[in-house]
Amino acid sequence: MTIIRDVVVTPVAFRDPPLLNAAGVHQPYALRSVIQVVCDDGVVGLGETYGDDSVLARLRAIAPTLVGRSVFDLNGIRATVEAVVSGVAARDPDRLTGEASQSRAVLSAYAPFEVACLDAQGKALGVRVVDLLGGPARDTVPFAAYLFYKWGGHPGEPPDAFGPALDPDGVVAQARAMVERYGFRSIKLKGGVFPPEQEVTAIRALRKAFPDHPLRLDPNAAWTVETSRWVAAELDGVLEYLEDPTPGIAGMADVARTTRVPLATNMCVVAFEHLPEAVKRDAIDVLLCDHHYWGGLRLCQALATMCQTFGIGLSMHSNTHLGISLAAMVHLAAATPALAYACDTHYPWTVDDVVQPGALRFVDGSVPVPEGPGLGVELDHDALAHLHDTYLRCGIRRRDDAGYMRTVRPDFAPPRGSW
Ligand SMILES: O=C([O-])C(=O)C[C@H](O)[C@@H](O)C(=O)[O-]
Repeated sequence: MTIIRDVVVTPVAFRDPPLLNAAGVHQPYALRSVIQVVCDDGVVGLGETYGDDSVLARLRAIAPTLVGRSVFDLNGIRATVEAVVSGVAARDPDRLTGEASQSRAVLSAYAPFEVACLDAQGKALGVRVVDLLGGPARDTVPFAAYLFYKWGGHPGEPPDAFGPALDPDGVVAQARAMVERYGFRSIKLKGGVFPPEQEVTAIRALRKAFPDHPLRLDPNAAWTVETSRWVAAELDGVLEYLEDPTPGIAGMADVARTTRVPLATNMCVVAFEHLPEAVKRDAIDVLLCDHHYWGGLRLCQALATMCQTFGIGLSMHSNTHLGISLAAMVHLAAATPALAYACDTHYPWTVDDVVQPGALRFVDGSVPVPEGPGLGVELDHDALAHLHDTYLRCGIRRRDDAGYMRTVRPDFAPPRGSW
């Protein structure tokens, strides 16, 4: 019954452009871990998650304990992950740094193994992951153009395809290039980088250039409640939603009380235990799920049901990622009717990949569900070896405490909350 014979965890590093956020600038390389669940019938399931040292240590501790289990035994696999993560925590509590609770550590450790097992299940049965998740509610998944203020290229490296974007004109030019190339029908700007007045001007410029595209602004909680209220008032009727203008559920609730602009989050509600307070305070209108830390594809579907129950809209968050994660995101969104907002993805910024080309493509800003069994993507073993070699050579091993890959440049590191 598709029994796991080996679990291979491979850390990779791949090129990442100098995207700016409230914490600084992306480093030249992003890290991910690629998981291969190798089964006795020749099936290999693929998963992908974060690649910094603490995550990697956890994945490597879990991998051998899954040998001998069926890929269909997801509850057993989850229990095994929980036992291992608890053991790791007991021996070395620092390994759980950054996780608010052990259960969140378990959920994020379990997620890539769940994806790999669902991929293996699908390959063994000859069906797609979307079919294992309840069947397609949509055949193609809309994504938003994810705009960033950015330098032209990392120092010493050639400029990337999208050039610099350091002012409203640059942002509009980037949006035009993205929309032209991929056909996106929604646009999100990562803010919190420049003074809010300038970011409001950028959104107005986007509105002028793209009168029909829903627009989102996300400063990663860089603003005070007062500033958030000011931005919301300025952009009332312009934004589809304002994402994480200010930190915390209480702060978001304060902003929500005075604006009609829908507020979204992937920062103040990041675990099931955060939902009751957010609902009680009426703090958010939209939640961005992310299977990497909400505990996999099936728990994101459970989350979707909860959001529906409480009248919260569902969108999808992303960090810099590769094609295995994009495929998982597409299957999840396709199988989840409540996930009605265009999803985030960093994929257009990604120039390297570990999956063979062809299965994942943008058509009019959407990604059709891959047709092959499982996730519908196949590993490119040469690319995996190359990006693993890059990992060994690039010297980057961890994200900072806020979860960002960054090199702080003082002039691009505004004091958080001072606006
Ligand atoms: O709020 C978000 O959408 C994110 O945190 C996504 C990424 O981490 C984004 O901020 C980035 O890549 O700089």
